[in-house]
Amino acid sequence: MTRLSDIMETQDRLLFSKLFHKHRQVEVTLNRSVLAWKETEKSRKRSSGISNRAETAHIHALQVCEIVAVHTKDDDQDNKETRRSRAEAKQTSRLHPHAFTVSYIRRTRQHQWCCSEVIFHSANQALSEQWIKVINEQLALLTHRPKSLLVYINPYGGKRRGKRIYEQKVAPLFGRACISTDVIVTERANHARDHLKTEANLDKYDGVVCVGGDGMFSEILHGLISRTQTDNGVDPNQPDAELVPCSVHIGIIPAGSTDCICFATVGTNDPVTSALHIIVGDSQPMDVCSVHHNDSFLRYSVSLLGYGFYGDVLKDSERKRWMGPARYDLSGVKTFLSHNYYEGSISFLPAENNMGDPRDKLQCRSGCSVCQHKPSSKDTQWEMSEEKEMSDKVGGWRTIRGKFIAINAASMSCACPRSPKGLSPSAHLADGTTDLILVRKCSRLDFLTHLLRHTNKEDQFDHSFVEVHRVRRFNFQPQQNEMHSLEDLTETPKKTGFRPICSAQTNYNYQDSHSSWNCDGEILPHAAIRVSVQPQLIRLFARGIEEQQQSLLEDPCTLWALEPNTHYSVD
Ligand SMILES: CCCCCCCCCCCCC/C=C/[C@@H](O)[C@H](COP(=O)(O)O)NC(C)=O
Ligand SMILES: Nc1ncnc2c1ncn2[C@@H]1O[C@H](COP(=O)(O)OP(=O)(O)O)[C@@H](O)[C@H]1O
Ligand SMILES: [Ca+2]
Repeated sequence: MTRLSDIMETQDRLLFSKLFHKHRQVEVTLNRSVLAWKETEKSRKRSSGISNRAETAHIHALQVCEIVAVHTKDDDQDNKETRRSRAEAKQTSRLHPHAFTVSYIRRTRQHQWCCSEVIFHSANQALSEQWIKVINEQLALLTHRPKSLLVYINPYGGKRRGKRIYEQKVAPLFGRACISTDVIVTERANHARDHLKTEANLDKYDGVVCVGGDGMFSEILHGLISRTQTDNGVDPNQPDAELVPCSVHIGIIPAGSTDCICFATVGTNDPVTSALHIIVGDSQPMDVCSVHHNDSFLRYSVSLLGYGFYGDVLKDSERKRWMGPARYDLSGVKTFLSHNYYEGSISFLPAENNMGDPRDKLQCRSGCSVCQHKPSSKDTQWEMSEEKEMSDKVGGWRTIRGKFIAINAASMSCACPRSPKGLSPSAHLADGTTDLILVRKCSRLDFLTHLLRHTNKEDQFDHSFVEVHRVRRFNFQPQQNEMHSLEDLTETPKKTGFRPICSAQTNYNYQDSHSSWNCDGEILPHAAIRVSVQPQLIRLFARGIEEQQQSLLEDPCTLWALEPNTHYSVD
C-alpha cells in the first residue's frame, strides 16, 4: 500500500515539474505506475483570494497503464476550457504556449469506459517534449499492448451499423493509440472465417478484431482455432485431441443483436469501452467447447449450446433476419407458445467438487480466483490417464433420460442486455467447465416463470423441473436415432402446442421430434452431439467484469483531499 501523498513526493519519481493545467499552476509527478498532479500552494492562494482561507490541496492521479496516449496538444482541444473561460485560456496559451495532452481511460457508469483528456501547458518547449518522451517511454514498456490489428467488419450484423460504429467510434481511438490496422469489410457469410483459415498472414498482427455479433465472433473463433490446429498438425476431428491454444488475441466491438460474448466478458455492450480494452491489451482467457458428431468435428462454442427452446428460437429467427434484433422477441414468443418438448438422453462427466457449483452464487469477476488455475499440459495428461479414477471420485459419467423443453450448456454466464445475470449467473469464463441446464417438460406457466426469472433477481434454477450440473463433457442422443430410415419410425411428433400436427399420426416427422442446437447463435445440423470443454483455448482483449467498487486510484476523475491517514493501493 502506498500513501497517495507519497506519490507526489519521491516514490520512484521519473519526472517532476511545475506545469499549468486549466490556468492553474500544478505540480506534476510521474513514476512507473502513476501520473499525479496537484495545484501548487501559490496558485491555491491566488485563486482563493484570501491567503488564510486557502483550499485543501487535491491530488488527481491516473494509472500509467490506463493512459491511452500522449500527444502535443491539437489546437482545437481546449474548446471546453475556452467556453468556460476564454480570457484565461488565451492567457495560459500566450504565457505557456507549449502543451501536451494525455488521453486516459475514465470509468463512467455500469462498466462503461470513455477516453478523457487532460492538457498540461508549459512555457518551455523542451520541457513539454520531455514529458511526452518520458510518458511514451513508459507506455512502450507495456509490451502486451497491441501494435497491429486485423479488423473484420460484418456490415449486416445487428442494426447494420457495424461499419459506421467502427469508423466513427473505434478507428479514431486506434489512431490515437498509434495502432495500425488492416480492415476487411466482409462480403459474404464465412468470408472472415475462410480468410483467417487460409489467407491471413497472422504473424503480422497482435490481434484480430471482430465488429459484429455473436455469429460473427463465431466465424473469427473458427477461423483462428482451425488455423492454429492446422499449423500445429492437430486433427480437430478427434474428439479427444488436445487442441493448441491460439496465440493471437480476439477483440470484440459489439455490433450485433445479442452480443452476449462481449457483455459477459466486459459487462457492457459499448464499442468505445471494447476499443479501450483492446488498446490497453487486456487479456481474458476463455474456455471453448468442441462439438463433435460421431468422429467428425462440427463446431466450437464459447457461450450457449442450446437444444429445444433456444435452438427453436434461433431457427425461427433466421427467417426474420430482416427485422434486426427484434426478430428474437417475435421468435421467442412464437416458440414459447408452441411449447415443444424433445425426448433424449444426456450423459455427462461432472466437474470435480472443488470447481464450485452453478448455484453457489459466486460470480466470475475480473481476476476470478476459480479461473486462475489453468491446468498445465501435465495436469491434463494426469487428468486423461487418471480420468477413470477422477470420475469415480465425483461419481463418474451420469446419464439422464427424459422429455426436455430446453437443454442449455452455458460455458460462461451468457449475460446480455435481455438477461443481465445470464443463463447461468455463476458460470466461469475460464474454469474448464460448462453449466448444463436441463429444463424438463412442464406447464407453459411454469416455463414462463422460469424464463422471467432470467430477467429478475429470483433463482431460475429453483424449480422442480430444472436441474443444473457443472460438467467437463457431455453427450446428447435424441430419442429417435437419426440413422434410422424415416419409414422405420412411427413415433408421433412431440407437440403439446397450438400448432396443428401436420403429419399423419403414423408418419414420423424428424423435424418435429428433433430440435436443433443453437451454437453461439449458429444452427447446428445434428441433434446427436459430443461436447468437450477445452480449457482456456482462446484469449480475448477483455478482463472479465470488474467489481463495481474500484480502488480510488483507478478512478482519476475523483478528487482526493490530502488525507494523511488514507492509503491507496497503486499496484
Ligand atoms: C418472456 C421473457 C423471456 C425472457 C428470456 C430471457 C432469457 C434470455 C437469455 C438469452 C441468452 C442468450 C445467449 C446468447 C445467444 C446468442 O449467441 C444468440 C446469437 O446472438 P447474435 O444474434 O449473433 O448477436 N442469440 C440468441 C437469442 O440465440
Ligand atoms: N458480409 C456478410 N453478408 C452476409 N452475412 C454475413 C456477412 N458477414 C458475416 N455474415 C454472417 O452474418 C451472421 C450474423 O452476424 P452477426 O454479426 O452475429 O449479427 P447478429 O448478431 O445480428 O446475428 C453471421 O452468421 C455471419 O457469418
Ligand atoms: Ca467455463
